[in-house]
Amino acid sequence: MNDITFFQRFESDIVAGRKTITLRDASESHFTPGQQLRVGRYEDDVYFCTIEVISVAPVALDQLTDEHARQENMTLPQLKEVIGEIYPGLIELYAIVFKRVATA
Ligand SMILES: CC(=O)Nc1cc[nH]c(=O)n1
Repeated sequence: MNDITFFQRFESDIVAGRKTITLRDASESHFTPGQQLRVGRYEDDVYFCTIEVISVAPVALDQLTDEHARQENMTLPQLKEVIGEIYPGLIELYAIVFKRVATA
């Protein structure tokens, strides 16, 4: 059983350590620093790595910075477009910073 899922298109960046943050809605804001999460692909729930949560903090869409984008391995305009597609109309997000600790 996985604890969190990511779209398959993010898998290679997460495994390579290029993506070290995820922006989620309130339903996934309950993770706590130090927690280790089994990560699966959203499309088929296949496990592909384990991450450790470093921090969880609220962030508004208009507070996103180039640093958030760098941690997502995107530009800031790309990041805002992606978040708008995943969470249309959502303003209040949660930034979950993580490190990969194991791969499948
Ligand atoms: C499945 C899913 O919601 N995936 C997300 C959502 C936001 N950010 C992200 O990296 N992955």
